[in-house]
Amino acid sequence: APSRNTVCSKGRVASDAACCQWFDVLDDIQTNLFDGGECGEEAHESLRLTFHDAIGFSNSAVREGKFGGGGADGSIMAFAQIETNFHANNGVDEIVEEQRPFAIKHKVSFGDFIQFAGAVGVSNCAGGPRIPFFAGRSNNSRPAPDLTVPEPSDSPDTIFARMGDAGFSPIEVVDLLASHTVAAQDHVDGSIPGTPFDSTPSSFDSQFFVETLLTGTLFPGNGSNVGEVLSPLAGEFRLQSDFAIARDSRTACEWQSFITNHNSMVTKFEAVMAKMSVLGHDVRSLVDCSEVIPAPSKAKTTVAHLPAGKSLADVEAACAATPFPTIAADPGPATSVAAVPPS
Ligand code: HEM
Ligand SMILES: [Ca+2]
Ligand SMILES: [Mn+2]
Repeated sequence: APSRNTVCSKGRVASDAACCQWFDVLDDIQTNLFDGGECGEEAHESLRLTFHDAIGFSNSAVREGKFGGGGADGSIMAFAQIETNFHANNGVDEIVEEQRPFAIKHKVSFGDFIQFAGAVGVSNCAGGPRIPFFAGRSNNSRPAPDLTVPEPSDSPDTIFARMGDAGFSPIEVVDLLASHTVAAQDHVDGSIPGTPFDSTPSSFDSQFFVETLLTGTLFPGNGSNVGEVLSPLAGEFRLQSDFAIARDSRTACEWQSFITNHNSMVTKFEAVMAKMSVLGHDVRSLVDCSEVIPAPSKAKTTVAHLPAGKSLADVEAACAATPFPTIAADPGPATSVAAVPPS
């Protein structure tokens, strides 16, 4: 096919003229939404929002001729007054309202903007993925029904059933949960906002998969909340769903495999995010503008470790097929995990 390469602003080259405007959106959000290209609170919330918009989709509803949500259609922004009141969407109203003016200013659809911002945000995380980006979603949507977004208090059976109805296998759920390596909670325990799920919330590394397998010893905040279980480190938060999926016989080996294979974790996350980002769309009706997504910086290290003060005896290995890998502990006394600062 003939090349349709087009030169856009600042000499950047796009595969299709329709992609040029996304370079300008990129410049704007890196400066004005992500605080100059950080993997901080807004990047984390933007990544979370890609999921909460897209997962409003149901294959069983499609088969029955009912409306089960339009997938990655921007409905969570268009109908924020409805969807952000769903219990599982607690807290997403903030990032929805922060993002909305950018989408309006650049005259792009809410569905496109949400997936773009999530892909750009996570590209700011060291060792992160470069998620493909497709543009051209319509700005017409209908509110998703409630109960499409999994809750941390849901069992693996319930989560796998819901995710299965949206087209994802249990293995793909694990792949998607690599997102929780750059993540913190604000609302499960509202008394400790910014409490991360691993010790390296700005780094897209395997620490989340290591640390979720350590024996839980403490609650970082005001005690047990719905959807919370004991965490292994002061200042770290553990979701019940992450705990259970890490140990479930259907998913434990995929979980453990990422501890020694950063490349596989990233590659599988890119693939499953590409799939999730176009839920509800025929990808042939969209334009591939993936070249606009920045290449993330390399990880400082791709060798997973145990936090200082822990040993292999603290690991609750759960993959029957493969022994837990021998990884070293950081030297020194036990430390606590710092919160992700608000911005
Ligand atoms: C499969 C079941 C999942 C459950 C039960 C779940 C649950 C949660 C909960 C309860 C929080 C904390 C929210 C808060 O209190 O502020 C959270 C944060 C987060 N989730 Fe998930 N999640 C799931 C899957 C996903 C997926 C598929 C993605 C993205 C692709 C994702 C990305 C994130 C991110 C990035 C954050 C951190 C937000 C921040 O730091 O501000 N999660 N998740
Ligand atoms: Ca991490
Ligand atoms: Mn947050």
